[in-house]
Amino acid sequence: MTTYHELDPVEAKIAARDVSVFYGDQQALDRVSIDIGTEYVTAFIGPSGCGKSTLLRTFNRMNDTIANARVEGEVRLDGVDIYRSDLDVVQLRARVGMVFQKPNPFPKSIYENVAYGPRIHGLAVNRTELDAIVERSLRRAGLWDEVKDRLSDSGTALSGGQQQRLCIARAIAVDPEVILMDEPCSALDPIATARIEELIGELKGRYAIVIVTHSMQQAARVSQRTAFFHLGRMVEYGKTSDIFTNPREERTKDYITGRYG
Ligand SMILES: Nc1ncnc2c1ncn2[C@@H]1O[C@H](COP(=O)(O)OP(=O)(O)OP(=O)(O)O)[C@@H](O)[C@H]1O
Repeated sequence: MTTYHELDPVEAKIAARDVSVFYGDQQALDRVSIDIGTEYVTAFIGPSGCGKSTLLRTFNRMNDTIANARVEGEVRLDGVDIYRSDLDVVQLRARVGMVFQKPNPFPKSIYENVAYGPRIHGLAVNRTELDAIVERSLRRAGLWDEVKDRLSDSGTALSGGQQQRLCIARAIAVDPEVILMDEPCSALDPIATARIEELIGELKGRYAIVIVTHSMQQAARVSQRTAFFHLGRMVEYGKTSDIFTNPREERTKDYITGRYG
């Protein structure tokens, strides 16, 4: 059975159709179809192992980096099949950036962490332009005021929450259209988490944002669309308020009322 739920008519930034993912013989995702719009933050929720991160990784071909992973179906970005053999994956990952569970700044200066991407993608013609991109990205990530006087310090010397905002600045610096966040707050304390959630609110609308989270409270706070997954299937997808207050499916209801997960 294909679970495909029409959204309100929105322009799909990412359109996934009948996406299945296998790790060797094991099927992790079963024919998932979903539209991701830029207007919303979309949350993926569901019990551990249901395939949330696997689906997220199909959106910028991070599955390519996993030796035994195989993707079936179709993922389109602005209508273009991202699994086309002639597609530039480096370019794709600049357009569809990713922020991971554990902050992973490069062991380089704060400045270099942000400047690296724009430099390799040729987004700045001189140092002045590069400086401007670094400043703008750090400002958008809500980190500029905290680091502007120590841009040459190592990115790894920052607090966990600051490191995660640095990783968001790094993603933003290459001018992405989509930002994928895989449990971005799971290694952070409540104050750093609140700061990231606030930031997600500020970035909403400028970028299509998809967040995988184990926290239903977080999904309810930051997202306008929620998809609930169970055993590799997308069970339900809709407005976050509907999913949490009036789910259509019994399995969604069971999950959000804490019956399993
Ligand atoms: N690199 C991998 N190699 C083999 N199997 C994998 C790999 N990554 C994930 N899987 C399997 O695929 C299934 C889905 O995993 P995935 O990480 O996508 O789920 P998830 O919903 O994000 O889980 P969690 O909430 O625990 O992070 C699981 O059964 C998992 O064991």
